[in-house]
Amino acid sequence: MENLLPKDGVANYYGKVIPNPDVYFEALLRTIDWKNDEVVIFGKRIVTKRETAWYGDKPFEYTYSKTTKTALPWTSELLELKRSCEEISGETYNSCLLNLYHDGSESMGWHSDDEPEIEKEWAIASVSLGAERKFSFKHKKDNETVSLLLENGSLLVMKGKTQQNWQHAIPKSMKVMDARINLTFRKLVDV
Ligand SMILES: O=C(O)CCC(=O)C(=O)O
Ligand SMILES: [Fe+2]
Repeated sequence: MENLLPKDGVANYYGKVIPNPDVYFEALLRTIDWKNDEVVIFGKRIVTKRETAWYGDKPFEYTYSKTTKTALPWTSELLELKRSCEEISGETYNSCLLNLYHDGSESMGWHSDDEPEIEKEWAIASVSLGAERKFSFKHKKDNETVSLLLENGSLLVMKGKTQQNWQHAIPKSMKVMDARINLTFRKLVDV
């Protein structure tokens, strides 16, 4: 499997490997407990249009952008998708953060998934459903960027030192009119 990153981390793009992505998209839209995300920007708490949800093996608490979420129990679709990701990537996961972008005006700013609750250097499996969106990596030291298109039903796996050395983002795109669901399966430290 080819590494998309030229240095300091590993990102493997498996392409469209999730069967029936449109069926999963519709099911997740209906069954997930979507909530508008709250983020703190320049000290101000704002409610995003983007919706999120947090699921896991246990009621794991996960804090990011100064808000704490408690994981809900898996749904059947999430467990199926988790198993597919584990099989394809050869790794295991115990939690999943979901994001729903209604159209290209909704985005995700530069960040690393390096919160202390996440098991360091463990793989993160990112499944994309619905509209195709550009995904970019930016190196923390020299700003080198690497971009790819995340297709409907695709899997991207980030591991190794990726979160320590690179940030990633979903930029806005006014051309995108359709919704996209992203699932990132993670391994939280289990104490
Ligand atoms: O929507 C995506 O592909 C990225 C989501 C992401 O980076 C995250 O949830 O941490
Ligand atoms: Fe992320």
